[in-house]
Amino acid sequence: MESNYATSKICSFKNATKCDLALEPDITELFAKSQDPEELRHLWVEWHRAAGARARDNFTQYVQLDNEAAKLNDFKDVAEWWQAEYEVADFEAQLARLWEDVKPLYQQLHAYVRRRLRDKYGDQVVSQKGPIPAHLLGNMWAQTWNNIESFTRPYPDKKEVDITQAMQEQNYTALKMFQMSDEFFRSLNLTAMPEKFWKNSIIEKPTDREIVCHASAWDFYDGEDFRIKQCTTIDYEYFQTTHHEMGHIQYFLQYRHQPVIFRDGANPGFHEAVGDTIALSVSSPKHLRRVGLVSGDAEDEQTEINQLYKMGIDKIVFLPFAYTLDLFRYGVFRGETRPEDYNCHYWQLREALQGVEPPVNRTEEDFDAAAKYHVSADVEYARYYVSFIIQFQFHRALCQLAGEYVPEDLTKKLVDCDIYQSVAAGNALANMLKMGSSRPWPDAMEALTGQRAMRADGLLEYFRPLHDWLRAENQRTGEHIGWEPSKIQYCTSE
Ligand SMILES: CC(=O)N[C@@H](CC(=O)O)C(=O)NC[C@H](CC1(C(=O)N[C@@H](Cc2ccc(O)cc2)C(=O)O)CCCC1)C(=O)O
Ligand SMILES: [Zn+2]
Repeated sequence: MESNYATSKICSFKNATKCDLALEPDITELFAKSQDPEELRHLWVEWHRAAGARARDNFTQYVQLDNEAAKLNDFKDVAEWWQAEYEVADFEAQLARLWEDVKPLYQQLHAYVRRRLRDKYGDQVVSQKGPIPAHLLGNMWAQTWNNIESFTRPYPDKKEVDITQAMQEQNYTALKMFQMSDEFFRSLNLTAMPEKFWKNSIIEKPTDREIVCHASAWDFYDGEDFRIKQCTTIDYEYFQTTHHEMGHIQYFLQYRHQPVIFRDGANPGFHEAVGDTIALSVSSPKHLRRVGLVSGDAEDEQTEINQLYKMGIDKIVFLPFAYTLDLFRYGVFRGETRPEDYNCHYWQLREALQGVEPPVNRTEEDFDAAAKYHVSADVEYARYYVSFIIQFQFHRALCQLAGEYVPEDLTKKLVDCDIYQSVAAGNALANMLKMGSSRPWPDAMEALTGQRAMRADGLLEYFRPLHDWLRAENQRTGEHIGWEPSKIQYCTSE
């Protein structure tokens, strides 16, 4: 399944004889830039056929084999095996409670984006009250909507902040992005990338062979060999990804003295949150001005709403997507979702939680879940849902330690916090990372944040001004909040 995913190619919409389009960078770039619903529909349908439907039989077999492996490890099924990593009895209930906390904010954002897409594409393409067609959101899986920011942001007359353009104008290279990320970590008194990292990593797509381009960070468990493999393109998204992968490497470095059994994240979500937490500082207007990627004056109210919107269509919209991916697979591993129901149950969950619908009718000849890397590559995904919650708890704690955030002080807001060069913040982070998986994760969480649980309060505090603005704006335009059932057929009648 993984090699099928890595080598899948599709034909161009504009030129039916050009059939060598790979996901990275070709389809990804086309999907990010195209504003033609017909071209987007073509790319969506063709990718889901090549990488999704084609993996259905292998996936069905993999479920059987992986459940057998789970039983041999004394688990009931793979769902229980995956959840054991979080060491709490009520993990699924905690995920559900976190979703209840964030859902009102998501529904406001969803309603606003649906209106802006309807303004652009018309109400024959985007309905007033239904789900949003998944192919119009700038990302093959509609997991982050950052690529539609340019024509949906709240205050369009405010200066466009196009980091990608600035990076390309300033002749950024993949190496420069890695060196900047390394320098940020060093500014926090964290560990520099070792010599072998620079020698052994692959940071650009090779021209002489096919590799799995999906970015990855590797610990060779010898205390000195740590590597990243990614097909870097010079754009803002890969600037974020570079920090994400470097976050994994920094965690590897911080716990490299632990016994091997403890060289892991406190839980899988912790490992995913390190790099993204640093990236929250890097993506702040203050930091982007510091490194010269954004010019011009400080924030005013409207610019701040635009900035929070840009962060929200990346971070808030990701949560229901991540939640869906593993709720679907828990049902599959438990046998509640049979192969003949795979696609129907997948889309029922995506419509119910994310409020999106496929661009065309689906049948059980399709298998859209596998068109997402982690499903084809057997990688658990709840780790990212956890990460997108706890990274705001980490960010708030680090910002307070850096003197960058003071509750109730409007001159020290969370959205404009940049912990760059704060040794106090870096030392606290290092102390938590050094634990690895040697302590239960509530101990690690408490060491850094003073809290012993995953809570949405950090995220909700960060986005509160946006939530208030969205409620007022949706009220002003009389937007329907939530979505009515989709008219697209994706469950062939039972
Ligand atoms: C040996 C091994 O497997 N190592 C693990 C790390 C470890 O376990 O030590 C590893 O390298 N996993 C690869 C995976 C890659 C990426 C990913 O898949 N991201 C998710 C979700 C997401 C999206 C936006 C975002 O800002 C953060 C996350 C997606 O793209 O859907 C691609 C882009 C970013 C991270 C990763 O780094 O997590
Ligand atoms: Zn990761």
